[in-house]
Amino acid sequence: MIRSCFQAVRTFISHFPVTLCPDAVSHGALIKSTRLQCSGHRSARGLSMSLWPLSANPRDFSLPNASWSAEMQQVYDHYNALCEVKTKDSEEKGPWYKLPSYNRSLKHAAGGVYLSKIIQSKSRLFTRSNKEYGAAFEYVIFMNKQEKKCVCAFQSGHLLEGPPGHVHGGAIATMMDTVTGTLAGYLAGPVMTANLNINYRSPVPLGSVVLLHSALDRIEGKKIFVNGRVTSTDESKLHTEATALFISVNVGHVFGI
Ligand SMILES: CCCCCCCC(=O)SCCNC(=O)CCNC(=O)[C@H](O)C(C)(C)COP(=O)(O)OP(=O)(O)OC[C@H]1O[C@@H](n2cnc3c(N)ncnc32)[C@H](O)[C@@H]1OP(=O)(O)O
Repeated sequence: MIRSCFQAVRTFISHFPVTLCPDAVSHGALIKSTRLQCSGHRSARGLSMSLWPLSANPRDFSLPNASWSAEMQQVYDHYNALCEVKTKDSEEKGPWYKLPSYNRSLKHAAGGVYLSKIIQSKSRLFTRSNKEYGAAFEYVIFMNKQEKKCVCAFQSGHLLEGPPGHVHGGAIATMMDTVTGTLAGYLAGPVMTANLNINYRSPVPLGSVVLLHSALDRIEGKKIFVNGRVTSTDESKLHTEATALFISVNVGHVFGI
């Protein structure tokens, strides 16, 4: 029991924190690539590199690729510039931090009790489960810890169609859950979504680039209240509004142990 708990925690720390608690990322290559991308290099919070059990070079899905439109690249460049270290005399860092994004989450989740080992080994983070560039969820999240908010540039791929020529509402909800949940997890550690309330105001054209904005409303004990909005990149058009409640959980709850 103790050993399986340890294994579960180790796997959780190694994979989930990338989105839920990026401060905890300790992988050397990740830190290195993060430094290259953005000045917001985070401390390892006491975790050692040996905790990383998988590939030495996991793919960061949130880096620019050939499928990105000029608009997507522009938004990325804008926020990435706000991350850069202003190196003159001081090592002043920008307020924004680009989160890396990987496609593995948990290998030893409670669902594994019911699922075959093949399914366990093939499990992937939903939003990063399609490796084809540009086919589904292309996105990058920038976090502003000082202001307790984040922004996500999201380019929808052809697999996300709902109404003809527009993005499926479930795909928008998925992104909303991801972005608001990432913020809640970044600020409060491991969390799960208890409630996600969405108002769809105007359809999102398939293939377009939109921004998802999320900000902390308040924290009450275990409860983290977060809001979210989807807008056009110039923020002139509102597509979606949301509120979300996340509950802080201990690692054992996530694993069902
Ligand atoms: C990759 C990065 C993306 C991250 C985002 C993606 C996250 C997800 O999608 S998670 C998957 C979807 N969510 C789930 O499966 C969660 C299923 N639900 C659960 O596991 C539990 O109900 C859980 C963890 C939410 C809460 O359980 P538990 O810790 O026992 O909380 P509990 O003690 O009952 O309630 C705590 C407080 O929250 C409140 N609360 C709990 N659920 C709700 C709810 N749905 N609505 C309103 N309030 C709620 C309770 O009333 C209580 O309030 P108070 O302290 O004032 O009395």
